[in-house]
Amino acid sequence: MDDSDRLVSSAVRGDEIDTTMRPQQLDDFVGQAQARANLKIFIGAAKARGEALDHVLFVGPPGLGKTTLAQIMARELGVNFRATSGPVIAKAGDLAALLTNLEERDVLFIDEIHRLSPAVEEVLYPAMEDFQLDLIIGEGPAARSVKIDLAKFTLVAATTRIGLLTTPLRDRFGIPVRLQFYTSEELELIVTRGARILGIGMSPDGAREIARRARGTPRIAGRLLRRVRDFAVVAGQETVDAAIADRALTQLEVDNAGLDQLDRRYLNQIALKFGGGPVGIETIAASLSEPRDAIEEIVEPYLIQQGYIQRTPRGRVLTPQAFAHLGLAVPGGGPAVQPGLFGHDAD
Ligand SMILES: Nc1ncnc2c1ncn2[C@@H]1O[C@H](COP(=O)(O)OP(=O)(O)OP(=O)(O)O)[C@@H](O)[C@H]1O
Ligand SMILES: [Mg+2]
Repeated sequence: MDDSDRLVSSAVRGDEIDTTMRPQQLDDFVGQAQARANLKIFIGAAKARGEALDHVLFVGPPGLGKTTLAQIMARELGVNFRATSGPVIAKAGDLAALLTNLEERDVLFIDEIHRLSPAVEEVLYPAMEDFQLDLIIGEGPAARSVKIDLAKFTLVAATTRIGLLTTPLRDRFGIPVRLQFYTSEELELIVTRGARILGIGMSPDGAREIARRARGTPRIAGRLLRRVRDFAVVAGQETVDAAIADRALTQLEVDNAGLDQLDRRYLNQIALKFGGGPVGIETIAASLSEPRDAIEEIVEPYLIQQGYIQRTPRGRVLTPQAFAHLGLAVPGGGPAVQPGLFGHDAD
């Protein structure tokens, strides 16, 4: 799936990597109250002791603020921020070079850490645990292992897929933080603040309408805000209100519940082709011609959180709420899912 074509996709779009809306301090960061409160304590304690903060792992769907929080942490700790990502670190030597360049207490941010190669992970373990590099110098019988001491740094990692992390890697993070979808109220604050930063006139009901349809995700809220602004400009309207927001979002095929075309295609497939499920993820992916990963990472988390689908051991099942949203009758007339019938499966 070319995620960048999707209006409510939460992947970064080249033309929209926008740092202007990014909060700079923990206190400017809206939402994630529990994560923020905990981080504040851990950061304060690490600073008071003059030690590196324990390693932090951010887990959650795209666009919820993992990168933003990592940057904020480095700033609050008063240390350097070095960023890389799993797929970029091709060889163990690449990681070794990054690690040896860190200063005491620096933050090294590794995005998409679930995509590190096993050889690179091997280098990371002793680095995280003992702040040491184990390098093999030379080849064959002359090879010997050398240990190099590293600065005591903080690894801040982010992943959309905790289930793909190996257990030894996961266990080495002292501070796991799971990010949640944002409430409409929180997104309303983000939209209002964003409008102010971008110099857009915004009525409270306009902000509410955009927030309500932003799929619980700040990055989508920011993107919708810009598109709605374009509509307001063309309509010659100085202030965005609910009416123009609604018109713009409907035109952009973001429906009344904030679901986009792909969300609706996904729900429609399960409803019409598979009788509401249960149906396996591979089958759904094949029938939508979309990669399974993208469906699991981007489409499903929000639909699950909103109660449109359930994951069961036998596959995905549509809820009555989903049928209602699609304007379809529940097959057999009864509830599509009986509460408590299915256990939850893992990530
Ligand atoms: N709490 C927040 N308040 C205001 N804006 C936010 C907040 N969280 C995120 N944003 C904005 O949303 C956008 C996406 O945030 P960020 O890049 O940190 O997400 P992410 O979780 O790292 O996503 P990905 O997993 O795709 O890398 C940024 O432009 C950021 O400014
Ligand atoms: Mg990110």
